[in-house]
Parts: sequence; C-alpha cells; structure tokens
Amino acid sequence: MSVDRNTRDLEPEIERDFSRKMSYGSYLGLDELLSAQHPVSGHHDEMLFIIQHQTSELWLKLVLHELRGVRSRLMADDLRSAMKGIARIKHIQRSLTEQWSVLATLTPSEYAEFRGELGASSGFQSYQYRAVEFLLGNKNAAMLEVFRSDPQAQALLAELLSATSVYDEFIAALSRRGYRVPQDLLERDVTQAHVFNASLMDIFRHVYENPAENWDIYEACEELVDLEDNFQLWRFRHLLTVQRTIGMKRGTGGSSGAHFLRSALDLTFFPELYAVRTEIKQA
Ligand code: HEM
Ligand SMILES: N[C@@H](CC(=O)c1ccccc1NC=O)C(=O)O
Repeated sequence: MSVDRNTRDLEPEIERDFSRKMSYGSYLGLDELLSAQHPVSGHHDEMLFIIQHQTSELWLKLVLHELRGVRSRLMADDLRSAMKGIARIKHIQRSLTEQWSVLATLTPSEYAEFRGELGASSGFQSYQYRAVEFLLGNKNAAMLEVFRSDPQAQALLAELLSATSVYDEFIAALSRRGYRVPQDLLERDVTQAHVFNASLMDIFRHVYENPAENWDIYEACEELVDLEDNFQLWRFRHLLTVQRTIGMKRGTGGSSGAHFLRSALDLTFFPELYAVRTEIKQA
C-alpha cells in the first residue's frame, strides 16, 4: 500500500484466473440478473422504477422461502427455530419499507413521462406478493384469475391456496401443546381467508395475562404481531408513494387506485392477536 499513490497494491496470492474456476459473477448469475432490465420508454427515470421493483421481487422471493421454512418448523413443533425465521423476515420487511424513499424521488412529472408505456401492467399482478399474503393466511381465490396467462404463477398460488398458512400451523401447534383450540378451527377450509375466531381469545388472553408461564408462545405471538405491523407499514408507504406520484388517478391495473389500496389496510392476518390487547386485565 503506498499512501502517496493512494493506491492499494494487489497481493500476489489474489485469484485472477477464473477460466476454470467459479467466479463471483458466475456463482450469482450476474449476467442474467444484470441483463434483465428492459426499459420500454427512453426516459432516464424508468431504470429506477424497474430496479425498485426487481429488488422488491428478489426480497419477496426470500420472504417466501423463509415463510415456507417457518411453516414447516411450526409443523415440527420447533418454535424456536421458526422464530429465527420470522426475525429474518422482519429485517427484510424493514428494508423493503425503507426502500420506498428511493422511489419517492420520482416526481409526478417524471413518472407521467413513461406511465403511459406501462399499459395494463401493475404490481397487482405480483404473484410473489400474493403468495406471501396467502402464506400468512389472507387467501383470496379471485386473485388467481389475474394469472390465467401465467400457468406457473397460477399453479404456485393454487398450491398455496389449498395449503395451511403460517397462522394455521401456529394454531395447530398451540393445540398440540395442550391449549384448547376448537376442532372446527383445526379443520377449517384453508382455501378461505382466516377470519376472526372468538374461541381463540380465551387462549390468547390466558397467554397475555400469564406471560411467564407461557413464555415461548407469548414471544411467538409478539413476533407475529411484528410481522403484521411491518406488512401494514409497507402497504401504507406504498399508498403514500402512490398518492404523491399519481394522486387519485385510476391504477394501470384497472382499480380505483389509492382508494383501492387504502382498503387493503383493513385486511388483517392475525386478528385475534390484535383483539386480545383490548381484553387484557389491568392490575
Ligand atoms: C410510482 C410507483 C407506484 C405506483 C404509482 C403504484 C401504483 C399502484 C396502484 C394504483 C395499484 C392498484 C392496482 C392498479 O389498479 O394498478 C398498485 C398495486 C400494487 N402495487 Fe404498486 N405502485 C407503485 C410502485 C410499486 C412498487 C415499487 C411495488 C413493489 C413490488 C408495488 C407493488 C404493488 C402491489 C403488490 C400491488 C397490489 C396491492 C394490493 O393488492 O393491495 N408497487 N400499485
Ligand atoms: N399501477 C401503477 C403502475 C405501477 O406502479 C406498476 C406498473 C408496472 C409494474 C409494476 C408497477 N408497480 C406497482 O403497481 C400505476 O397505476 O401507475
């Protein structure tokens, strides 16, 4: 290292020939990844728009992978390891939510220059986003119609629609641990969205009023609430970004736009875990 040249000398042992060895780029498939940006307009800012979506989809791919892991660890009654997966997902969610500030630098005037070229395409057609919602228990069979022209995406969603969600498996694990979960909930039609079930309230009230005796379950409940909070924060930042870039215009996907996105804030994955807060007895 020569300070005066402000140049770092490369050590002789540093690998330089990758003609027969796996390199960074080949391991990561960078040729494919970095040639997958295809702007449809000639506008400078479209690259930001594309990369923001692509990075979001990459993180969603990992969220899906981790959620599947969480679900199978719950099925194996390995609560601690399931919580490790949720901790990772929470960090990814924070990163996804934080990323909205980058897209917020796209002004309405800049977006208006290429929005017309997007046609009917929209984030509403993100199958990975829908898969995450399904895995968390917010099923909606009508969403599959959007993917008629993409059989692979439709098959993935069909598989998840008829599979149990993370919350279904958490509830099943509670039952195996001796908490009194009613049979009808254990045998619910898993193709439907989970809806508030009053019979879970006795269990969660007991857990929240006696944390010390139910510590790992208590912790798991709070992890799930963090997950839902984070999901809602992402939705809210999306809504704010939409409002500042297209105001109250209709969406390219055909919806009413901001109004439609606002109504997603009323959806909930774990309603009983929020409802229990109202019922905890005060000392
Ligand atoms: C300027 C940026 C953006 C605008 C103006 C925008 C606008 C919209 C609108 C209006 C909708 C409603 C569906 C429609 O009719 O099109 C929508 C849905 C959606 N967008 Fe975006 N969006 C933006 C960026 C993003 C980004 C970066 C993502 C990340 C993947 C994303 C993901 C989604 C998803 C998942 C939905 C479906 C939401 C739901 O079903 O509630 N959007 N977007
Ligand atoms: N729905 C957006 C368009 C949009 O944002 C979009 C277009 C193509 C691919 C992803 C998108 N992102 C989120 O909806 C709009 O109405 O302007």
